[in-house]
Amino acid sequence: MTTPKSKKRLTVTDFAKMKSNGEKISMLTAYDFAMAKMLDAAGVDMLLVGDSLAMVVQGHENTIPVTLDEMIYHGEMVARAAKRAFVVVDIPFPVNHHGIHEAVKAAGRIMKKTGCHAVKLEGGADQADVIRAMVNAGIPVIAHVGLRPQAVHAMGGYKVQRDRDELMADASAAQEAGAFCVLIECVPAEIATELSGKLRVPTIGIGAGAGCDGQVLVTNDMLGMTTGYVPSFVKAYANVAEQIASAVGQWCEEVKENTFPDEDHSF
Ligand SMILES: Nc1nc(=O)c2c([nH]1)NC[C@@H]1CN(c3ccc(C(=O)N[C@@H](CCC(=O)O)C(=O)O)cc3)CN21
Ligand SMILES: CC(C)C(=O)C(=O)O
Ligand SMILES: [Mg+2]
Repeated sequence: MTTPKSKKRLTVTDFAKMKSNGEKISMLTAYDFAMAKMLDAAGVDMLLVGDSLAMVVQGHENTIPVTLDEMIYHGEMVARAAKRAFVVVDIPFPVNHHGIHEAVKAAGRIMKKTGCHAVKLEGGADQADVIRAMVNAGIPVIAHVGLRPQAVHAMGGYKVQRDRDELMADASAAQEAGAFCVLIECVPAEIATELSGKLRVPTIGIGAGAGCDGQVLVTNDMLGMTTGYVPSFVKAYANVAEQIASAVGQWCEEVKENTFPDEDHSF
């Protein structure tokens, strides 16, 4: 168990230092105040208000339906809870493709309304101009390369991405455009390790092996509380769904038997 060394807010500078010191970065998704409070207190370095909330929270089939206003609504709750963690909000489909002007406007609205510390967008070389414009506006950006869930229909499903040259081109273009961090999704460990070695900025992997500078998972997956399909790269550190079923089952029984509430829980 590691506990946070300091309660001070982490910044982009800390993540650069962590890369040069070889200290791995921990990132988990958070979608609401209560969970964000617990993750922050447990010492998670970065909280991601991921557009995966479309699937995990809203029950959609993929991440395409979630809107900018909904991302802002969840971002507000998470940023309000985080004291130490650096908070990142995903730009939802297809807002970063609305042209540079609209994309920067949307990122600015996210920063202004939520109080988060950075935005993340899916894309690499194709998004270099958008990343550069956001960075020029003082908005820290994480570029998300490899498997891009917002392009699920174009990619023919959630598949491991193995085009080494394309991955390298995307990651370096994002870095040169000013991204302070590159997230790598569903890439063979060997390629992700090579990318992490070549980039100056830290990489954060999901389904990308142990050679990245940090790791991210969907919190509901690693806690064992995702009701649908869970990707094979996820390790379950708890079985919260089972604990909820058992606790709620017991409560229902006690209500039916009229043994809850007892005297201790009545006025
Ligand atoms: N609950 C949840 N967890 C996630 O990690 C996640 C989401 N939702 N929603 C948005 C994206 C979609 N993600 C996914 C979804 C499925 C696979 C998947 O099925 N991968 C296969 C590999 C397929 C292949 O061999 O090419 C696997 O076996 O895990 C991967 C990433 C990651 N993200
Ligand atoms: C899976 C992570 C990287 C993400 O982008 C999300 O949660 O939306
Ligand atoms: Mg996302």
